[in-house]
Amino acid sequence: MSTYKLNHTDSFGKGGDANGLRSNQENGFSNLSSLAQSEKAVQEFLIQQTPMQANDDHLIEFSEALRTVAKALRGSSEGKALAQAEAAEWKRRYELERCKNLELLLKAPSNGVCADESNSNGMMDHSAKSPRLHVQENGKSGMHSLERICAHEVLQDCEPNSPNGSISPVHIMSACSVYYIFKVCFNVHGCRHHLSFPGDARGRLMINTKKKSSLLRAAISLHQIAVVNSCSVCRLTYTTCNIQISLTWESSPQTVIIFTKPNSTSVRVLSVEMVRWLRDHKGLNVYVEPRVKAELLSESSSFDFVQTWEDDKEISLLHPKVDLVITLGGDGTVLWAASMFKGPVPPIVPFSMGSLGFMTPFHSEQYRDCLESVLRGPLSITLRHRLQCHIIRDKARHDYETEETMLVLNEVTIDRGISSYLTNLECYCDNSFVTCVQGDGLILSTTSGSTAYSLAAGGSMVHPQVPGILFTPICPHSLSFRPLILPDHVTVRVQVPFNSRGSAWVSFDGKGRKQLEAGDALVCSMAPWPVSTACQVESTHDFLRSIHEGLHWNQRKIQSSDGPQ
Ligand SMILES: NC(=O)c1ccc[n+]([C@@H]2O[C@H](COP(=O)([O-])OP(=O)(O)OC[C@H]3O[C@@H](n4cnc5c(N)ncnc54)[C@H](O)[C@@H]3O)[C@@H](O)[C@H]2O)c1
Ligand SMILES: Nc1ncnc2c1ncn2[C@@H]1O[C@H](COP(=O)(O)OP(=O)(O)OP(=O)(O)O)[C@@H](O)[C@H]1O
Repeated sequence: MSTYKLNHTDSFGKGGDANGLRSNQENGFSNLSSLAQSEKAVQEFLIQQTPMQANDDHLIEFSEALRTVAKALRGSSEGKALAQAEAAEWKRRYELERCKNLELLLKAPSNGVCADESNSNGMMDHSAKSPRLHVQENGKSGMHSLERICAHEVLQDCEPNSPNGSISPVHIMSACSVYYIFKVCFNVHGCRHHLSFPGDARGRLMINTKKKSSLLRAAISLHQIAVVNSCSVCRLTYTTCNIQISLTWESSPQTVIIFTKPNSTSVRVLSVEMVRWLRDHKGLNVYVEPRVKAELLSESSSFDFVQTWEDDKEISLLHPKVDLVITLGGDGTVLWAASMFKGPVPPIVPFSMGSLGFMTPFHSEQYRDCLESVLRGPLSITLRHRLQCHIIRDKARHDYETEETMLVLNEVTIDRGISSYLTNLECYCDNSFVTCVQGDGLILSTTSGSTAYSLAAGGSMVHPQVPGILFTPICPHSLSFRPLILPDHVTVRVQVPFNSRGSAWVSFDGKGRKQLEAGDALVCSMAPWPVSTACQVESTHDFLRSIHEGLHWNQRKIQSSDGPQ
């Protein structure tokens, strides 16, 4: 064989260089053009052979082998180059998205009642104007954690009676869950100070360390706020799990919206009664859906005080005016109400008028007592995270955000729709390849949605205040595909590969199905605007009660004590 190699070096040399081909081989054929030349050289060489030479089996075998290797390596180099280009493209989009979210969060106060309170430091003067509502952290304040991307400041608790006597614990109080203004209260040199920062109510404060006020610097120097690192925008992550959050009204609530399950007589009867009571006994402005207003007016023309909106776009303008949302129905009505708010969501008081009720802890029979207590405040809430999802079409892959961003409270599902083929979905987490889903589909669920479709597909039940994204396959055709729980800061991308046999379908909280063609992708990350739902007792109690009563979780007769000791 070596003889042939030597003998035919010159022939290869004609089409480029055979030694070059060999050295390329050794170097992993990184240069695609030399590979193409080498392949061409092999072909030219074969054409030029005399019949006598062509009969030389060894030579043919050798040439074929080289050609195959060259082809394979070219294929792999091309594939790698493509994959790298694609990864770079997705990284670019991810960074764009992240910057956009960051900007949105920094602009957050301008959406809310506290817009005019901002000063040049991006902080708000607490004394200027109080939001109508603020969140108070009741529980242990010891759980702080750093956010992955740029969490550089940590609030530290100090002993109330610390040696210098001037430092009291830092409390994160605030905000109005509606507008997410976080208020930090602390004592410096014996004086109590209140500072407000824009935040995203996932527990993250936005603090611009380059524009620190002297007060903030003092707090930092007194170790009430510790600067771990310095960058232009810093966030503080305050994990809300295990901490009960409550809302306190700073001024009386004025306006409520009621969402009701359609086509239900009991709901209709209750809504008539409740609207009247809210107006006559509580003096509140009441908004209802256009359908419900028509129903009320058909009952009596005296309901003309009830307000409504013309189309769903108008409701997005209503949120700054609305203090409270009431839902009459099941979990689906809570999902419906939340879906009406594409940004901040006023706190929801959900009355149970369905068969289950994981998010609806209040009994409709006791609505008066319950609403009295809510309107008086403070009220315990469960802060439920939402996912923001957008579809990137392959056809429009160079446009950013080609379709409207969807917010889901339960989950986004990518399934095979009416197709009888397996789905083939490539999944990436922050651009790292996760897996390829071959089965009926995939559920990306919030922890609130963990008791819904994800549970039915074998996912774990997770306390709704645990921040995370559940990655749950639907009927995977593999024995080892266990569900995952990813942290809340990741961006998940699910793509239908070009070689997929069929398309896939996406649905958002079980609604609004959209088709994903080959090359299209769904990008999903935690949304900045969570949904706060009122608790009957408190978050953990309500969660455990819902899985006990709703699912009969782990119900078993207690084993009798008379048996082997
Ligand atoms: N196989 C399944 O379990 C399955 C299939 C499709 C959709 N779903 C769920 O239905 C939801 C839409 O609800 P809908 O009321 O509009 O449709 P729906 O009227 O079809 O009701 C679906 C059921 O899911 C329950 N549900 C909804 N959210 C829940 C939650 N967070 N925890 C526990 N149970 C919950 C509802 O109470 C209802 O009983 C979707 O978000 C999805 O999670 C479940
Ligand atoms: N205000 C509304 N307008 C339009 N559709 C609504 C509204 N409220 C609820 N729905 C839809 O009606 C369906 C049923 O609602 P919901 O889940 O609240 O009642 P349910 O099915 O009786 O309760 P459960 O799920 O507990 O048995 C859901 O798909 C939901 O999206």
